[in-house]
Amino acid sequence: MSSTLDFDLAETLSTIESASPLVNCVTNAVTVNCVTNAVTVNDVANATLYWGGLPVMSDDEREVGDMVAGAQACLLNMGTVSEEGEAAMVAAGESAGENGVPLVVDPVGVGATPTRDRVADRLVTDLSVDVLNGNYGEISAIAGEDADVRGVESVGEYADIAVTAMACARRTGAVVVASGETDVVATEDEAFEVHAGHEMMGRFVGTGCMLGVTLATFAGAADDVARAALAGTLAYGLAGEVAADGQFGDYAGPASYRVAFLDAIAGLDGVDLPDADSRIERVVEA
Ligand SMILES: Nc1ncnc2c1ncn2[C@@H]1O[C@H](COP(=O)(O)OP(=O)(O)O)[C@@H](O)[C@H]1O
Ligand SMILES: Cc1ncsc1CCOP(=O)(O)O
Ligand SMILES: [Mg+2]
Repeated sequence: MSSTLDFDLAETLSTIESASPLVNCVTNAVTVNCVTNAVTVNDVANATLYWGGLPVMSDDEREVGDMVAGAQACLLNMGTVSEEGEAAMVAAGESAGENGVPLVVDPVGVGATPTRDRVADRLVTDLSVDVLNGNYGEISAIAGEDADVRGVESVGEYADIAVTAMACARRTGAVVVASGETDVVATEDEAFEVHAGHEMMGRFVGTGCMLGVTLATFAGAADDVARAALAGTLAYGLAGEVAADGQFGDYAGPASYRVAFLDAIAGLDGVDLPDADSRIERVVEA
């Protein structure tokens, strides 16, 4: 039986380039256009493009179901969720379920307000979610455990996050990616720590949102969602590392690091990553 760990990262990156999956994103207004950047680039859309996917940011209830039906993956990001946004996310998620399109949900800020708790609960209950990605606080909130989420940031300690992520996977039926200093990828049966990333990735807004679209892009070019989630989480962290190492240009702070990070995503398939396979550790097995 093939294991979740059976993937070759270089081959995965090349598959995405050739598959060029169309990824529909119903996402928030904060990271869609990064106002801190002179060229007002779209972080979420560009992360998709730089991995080799094709982004489309359709979020109108009149068309989103049709757009998702023709896509290879769909991301729902509830960062600035409005009533219209909630209706659009449900329409997009229902279309994904009806058309067998991998669905990734980023429950941004769940645990911070009753509204976000309700919307997140509706998405994971009413939709068939393939991958759920959130920070430690958000995943703990969905698992029904103590969570401290200030705005959209996870605060506090989560010593058992791997066990919590597995509980969240059992509750939702999704592969769960709990992001933080060490990312955890969990299914109902096992949990892995992905030892990759850099603290600079936590110093600008949008890295969780960009992780979500990374997972959607990888899932859109794969036939195994759990393996795609592991590969995407690993690739994302490695891109953060090689950007921090200066391999994609010097940087003076988080704003210029963000540009180097985007360049690292675009160029990761050309970087030698000799120890990539050793970065994933199975930490819990049911
Ligand atoms: N201190 C850190 N060290 C290494 N990687 C980090 C750190 N902080 C964030 N990251 C990475 O940045 C991405 C976003 O994580 P996180 O900040 O938890 O999400 P969010 O922005 O949704 O709160 C994840 O891939 C995570 O691994
Ligand atoms: C600050 C903020 N507020 C609503 S959505 C958002 C962006 C969250 O981005 P990330 O989850 O990647 O930090
Ligand atoms: Mg986030």
